[in-house]
Amino acid sequence: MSVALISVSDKTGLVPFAQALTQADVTILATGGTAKALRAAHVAVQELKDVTGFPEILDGRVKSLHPKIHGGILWLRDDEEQDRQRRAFGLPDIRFVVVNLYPFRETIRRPDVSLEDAIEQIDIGGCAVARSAAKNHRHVTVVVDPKDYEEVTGEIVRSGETSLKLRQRLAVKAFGHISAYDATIAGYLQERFGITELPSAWSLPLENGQALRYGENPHQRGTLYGEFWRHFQQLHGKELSYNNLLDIDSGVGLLADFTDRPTVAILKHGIPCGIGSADTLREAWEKALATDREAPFGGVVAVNRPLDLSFAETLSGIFTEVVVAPEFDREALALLQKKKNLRLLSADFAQIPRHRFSFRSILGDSVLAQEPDTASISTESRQVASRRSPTPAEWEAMEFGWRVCKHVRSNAIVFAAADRTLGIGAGQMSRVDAARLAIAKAGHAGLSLAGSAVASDAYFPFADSLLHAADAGATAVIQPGGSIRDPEVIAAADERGLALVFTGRRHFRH
Ligand SMILES: NC(=O)c1ncn([C@@H]2O[C@H](COP(=O)(O)O)[C@@H](O)[C@H]2O)c1NC=O
Repeated sequence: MSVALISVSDKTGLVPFAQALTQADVTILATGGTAKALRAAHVAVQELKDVTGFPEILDGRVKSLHPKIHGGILWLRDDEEQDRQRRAFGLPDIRFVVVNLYPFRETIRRPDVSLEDAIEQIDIGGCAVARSAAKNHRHVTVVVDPKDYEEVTGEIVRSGETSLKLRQRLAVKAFGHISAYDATIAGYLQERFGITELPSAWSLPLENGQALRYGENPHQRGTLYGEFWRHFQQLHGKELSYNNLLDIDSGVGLLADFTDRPTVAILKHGIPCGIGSADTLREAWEKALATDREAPFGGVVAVNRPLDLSFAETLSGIFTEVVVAPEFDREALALLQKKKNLRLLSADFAQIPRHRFSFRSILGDSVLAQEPDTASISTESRQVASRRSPTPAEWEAMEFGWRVCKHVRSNAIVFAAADRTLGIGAGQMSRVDAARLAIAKAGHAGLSLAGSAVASDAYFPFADSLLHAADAGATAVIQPGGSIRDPEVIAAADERGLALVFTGRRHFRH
């Protein structure tokens, strides 16, 4: 008689699934809590201890970890010698293993969780039986997700058994699920133990895969994994695209460096088109938009304060794909929800984790990991390298530009005033071209660079970019410094009467 081993923490859908198995003449074998739930629903069930002769011990740390259980799953049904051993040791014929693991992730999300509580929620036996079943998928069906119950019972009802194809798919799913589970544990313990170095081997808990309409382009498939929807709530609009998600990430990352005043960032292709800060979002928007009135078409707008009606009215005039805000006033939401093609998202920005590692895949089979660039102006040194010290107004403009510069694709040059960007030159292969581009864009937008500050994400290798900036009207320059030609650059700044500040830290962004 074939047997189903059921051991589930999440008991969703358990009873009808077990009933369907029973109707198909499958005997149910379960661990304590699962057996209790089934008995309560009048489903016939045997406990593991009735088969193994060994009780659950150590407060459930050992329940299913028994050779009779693993032997009953793992024996090869078409191997005579293994069949002989099965009979000799009285192994059951476990054809189905239905498990879902201790809720480790949910446990560690509790703000007050102790290390001991978290450790008790590390599942051992459930992973082990799922692994055994997944390994022996030629003969055994493993189910780790209640969403698969229906498909399994459907096949059993139709043909009396599951197909090899389904068993293969479920085995792959089980191994992926267990490794994501283990990755969550490793990540949690790493953080809890304060281990900051990057491990030599690890895996990432990439779960909750949500298929996107497509990837970067319509001919590429794309999926979003992870915790995005724990942080964001979509209040309106179509499904987010792959590119929307990248822009949202850039926008929220940028605003993490602009918490002090109401600030608006407009982004396209992950690069800010304009940023403004003011007493109100509406004024901040005007400043951001003034930097570039063409690029924001179809862009992403991120704001760091509750979005009000006055701002919503201004925004209505421009085609925007996504607006992200900590929250939306009722009237603002009602107005913006009239736009069919606009997506509205809210998020508690402060709760979005930005301190863990960041990853980029390369070559299709390799991944680069690094600590995110969390350095900010507040933690960096600022050394005046020129003869002239910056005025207070120049300091403000430099600091604004420098904060933006970190979020602009390299090579990045940003002209700024104290509360706004004036010209952004992004993603150029030469720094001097980035400077020329920023100047040209400011000119195109009709903005004067007289008295502006210019920020450069890495040092000026030559004096040329600085001279272009001076010619355009900039009076203050902020950059990391550190070039062998720094003396030349400093001399040029002094000759033009510029204030030049070195931060000692570069902010490349590729
Ligand atoms: N220790 C074991 O041998 C063991 N075997 C199964 N479990 C887990 O126990 C849970 C079910 O327990 P219960 O049926 O008592 O509610 C499942 O999440 C299952 O993954 C175990 N618990 C933890 O490892």
